[in-house]
Amino acid sequence: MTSALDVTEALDIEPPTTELARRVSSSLDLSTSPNGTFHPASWVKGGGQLTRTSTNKQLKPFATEDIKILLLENVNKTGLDRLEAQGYQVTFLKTSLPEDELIAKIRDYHVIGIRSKTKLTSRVLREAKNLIVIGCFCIGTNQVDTQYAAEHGIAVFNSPFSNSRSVAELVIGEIISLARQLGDRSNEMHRGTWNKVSNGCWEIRGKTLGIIGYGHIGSQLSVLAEAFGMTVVFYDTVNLMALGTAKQLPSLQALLRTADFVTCHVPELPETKNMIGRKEIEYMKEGSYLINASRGSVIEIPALIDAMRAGKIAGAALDVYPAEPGGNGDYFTNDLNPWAEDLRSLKNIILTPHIGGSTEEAQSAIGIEVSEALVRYVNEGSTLGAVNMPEVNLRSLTMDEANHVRVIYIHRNIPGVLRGVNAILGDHNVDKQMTDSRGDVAYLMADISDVNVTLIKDLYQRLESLSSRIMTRVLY
Ligand SMILES: NC(=O)c1ccc[n+]([C@@H]2O[C@H](COP(=O)([O-])OP(=O)(O)OC[C@H]3O[C@@H](n4cnc5c(N)ncnc54)[C@H](O)[C@@H]3O)[C@@H](O)[C@H]2O)c1
Ligand SMILES: O=C(O)[C@H](O)COP(=O)(O)O
Repeated sequence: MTSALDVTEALDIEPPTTELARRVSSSLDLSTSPNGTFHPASWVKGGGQLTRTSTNKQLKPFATEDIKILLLENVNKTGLDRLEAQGYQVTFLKTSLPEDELIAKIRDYHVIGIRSKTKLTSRVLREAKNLIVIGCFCIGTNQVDTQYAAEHGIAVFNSPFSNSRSVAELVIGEIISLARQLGDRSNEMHRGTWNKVSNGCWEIRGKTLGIIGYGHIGSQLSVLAEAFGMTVVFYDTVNLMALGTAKQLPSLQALLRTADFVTCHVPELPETKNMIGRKEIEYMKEGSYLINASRGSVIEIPALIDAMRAGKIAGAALDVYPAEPGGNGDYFTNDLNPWAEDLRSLKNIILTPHIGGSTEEAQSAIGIEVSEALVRYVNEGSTLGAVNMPEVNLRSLTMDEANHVRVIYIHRNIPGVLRGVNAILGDHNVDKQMTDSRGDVAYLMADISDVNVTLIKDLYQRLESLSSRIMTRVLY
């Protein structure tokens, strides 16, 4: 049985960028690696860690303690604990980092975990020479250039629905609060004013809720709203099964003309930018309400301010903003948001600091889900649940398969690649193999048995020399 340590010693190794690289890369020609860089987690074998776990006969892959992870934005402890339990080196920060600081730091890490504030642009990712995977510990992935990441062999994972219920509950709370002007009454009491009024205050029973975007959050909200006696209509670009007695409407305009409460639950996309602007507000009913807990780009805030001043919109709740800070502290400065003072001066508007998914339940579940996806990807190469790669998975290797390697070949999706790859793999005993593509990127995973150091090196170098290669990883 060969361990990564044996591999390291058997190879004559080059200058490393990290401890792991130092131990495993000395005989590799770094010039053949993606972008001229070496991905240290990409071809380590065994790491002297071929131990049985207590519950199953899975092999522990390479030297996991050499994997470096940067966790930003106060990711939940459930995630941190799972990553540390693998032996990975985890750097944990409570805030996000500005672009220049991130660029200076990211090159040292194989894995980064973020939430909605950290912008992983192509400019940042270009510097991420060792990065193999990104974990978004949230739903949205608009903060990441997922296409650029895929084209550079970096997988991206998120948590597609662990905070959906939390957002839906927040919106229910906001609908009632706006209908009863709770924010204003509470503020008045805080200032010592008793102002008992019923004028302009309503029950929500019998009112119509218009949901824009009937995905995980929109559909969950639909069920809750009907339980309160609301009529639900929704607009979505996709034809979807309506839950309960909700009804899908054919256009956004139809929804805006019908709803007493309009709430946005669409992703940030070019098509959803300023989706609710002056024209759309014109369509809305007199005295209706507008809620946004999706992304700050979806509602044109100056148009909302004017409509509230004119009395067209009777109340609004905003959880998200065009510019949001990386950590807690002063926010509503004119520097970040030129309309901040105007917004604060309005009546019956609830302003929250992007807390839709911020509950103990959601954050704990997200921590578990995303960290487990990261572990599966780093240790076993599984892309199940990735948002920018085809989904490819093979069962875990067992202790009885200690002389196997798992080869992962991420490549450009162009004709003839499999012929070239199989010509290389075909010299070995391929136990199982799976390949799939998504857009321009394809992902191949194969388990090869009866390997030794020379074979591994040969395999790796031949795959790396193919012109279709984005990234090669050899695990176990
Ligand atoms: N405030 C928060 O803390 C918080 C928490 C979670 C999610 N979010 C945001 O909410 C968004 C929605 O979350 P989700 O889990 O329901 O997403 P989802 O992907 O399950 O649903 C989004 C829905 O919007 C629809 N859609 C896309 N473009 C559209 C368009 N132009 N017009 C109409 N419908 C369109 C899609 O077809 C889909 O059904 C996320 O993308 C995220 O940005 C915010
Ligand atoms: O995309 C999401 O899940 C929400 O916007 C929540 O983001 P957060 O984790 O940064 O609060």
